[in-house]
Amino acid sequence: MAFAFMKELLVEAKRNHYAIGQFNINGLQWTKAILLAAEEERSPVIAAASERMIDYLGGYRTVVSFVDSLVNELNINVPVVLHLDHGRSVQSCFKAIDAGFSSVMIDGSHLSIEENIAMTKEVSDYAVKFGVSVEAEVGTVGGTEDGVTGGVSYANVDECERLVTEANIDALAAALGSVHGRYYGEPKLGFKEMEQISKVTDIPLVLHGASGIPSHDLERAIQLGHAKVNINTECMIAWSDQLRKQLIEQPDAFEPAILLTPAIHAVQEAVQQKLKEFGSTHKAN
Ligand SMILES: O=C(O)C[C@@H](O)[C@H](O)C(=O)COP(=O)(O)O
Ligand SMILES: [Zn+2]
Repeated sequence: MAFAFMKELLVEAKRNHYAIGQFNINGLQWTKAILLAAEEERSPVIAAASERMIDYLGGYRTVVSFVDSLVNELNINVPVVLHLDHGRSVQSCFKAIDAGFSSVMIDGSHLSIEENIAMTKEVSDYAVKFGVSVEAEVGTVGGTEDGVTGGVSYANVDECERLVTEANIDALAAALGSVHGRYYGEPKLGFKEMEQISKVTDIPLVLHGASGIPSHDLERAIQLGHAKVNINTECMIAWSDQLRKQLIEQPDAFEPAILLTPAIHAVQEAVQQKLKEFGSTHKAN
């Protein structure tokens, strides 16, 4: 098994002003769509399992096995990172690392900065022994997470600096106005704060809640230091719209492969479109 190291990919992306896409895994066929899209675009890719989805997906080791098998069976030659998204505890990150994930996010953004740093440091001290990359978060991305809906709270510059220097992380998710799920109205990203945080921390930034952000804002965020951009909602909308269409157009169909294949193709198309937007196409060579 050889999942790629996220840190190296992000540093290279930041230096050359493009971003690596993180796409969330919602099943085996979904993973196939992500991998085929990346291979088609010759782009590095981050396949991510959110901790909230781990049981649904069959557990950490199951995720590692099926992503690894698909990479081999489909002859995927572009770099593929397997990432734990929104890890909720130190123990979950350890489990992901032990199972073979090559990158983890420890999300202590709801805690005090002291608690967030302590928790993140525990994860990075362990991760470094295995060459696993670590992402951490400051501030609050708006929207719904684990059934809890909350508003946006901007990342504080000093807290970002402290988390980076004291917890030795590889990528920083600094919440600056983005929202998980659908946007109702125009996204208002804090570009001034983004520039400041990028300068002060000097590490690759991660944009959560990137579905629905217009291309020109995404482009600006990438130019200001975002080297990882997370997409889940746009793929889920592409999938569910296509599935609804199939159910209406083929009322007598009942075979999963017949009903689901067009929906999975829609996910692949959505991922390819995003990789183009992020500028990572042909960056795997
Ligand atoms: O849905 C999840 O569990 C993962 C997302 O939170 C992911 O990290 C993300 O930021 C995707 O954003 P979205 O596509 O704009 O909802
Ligand atoms: Zn997120």
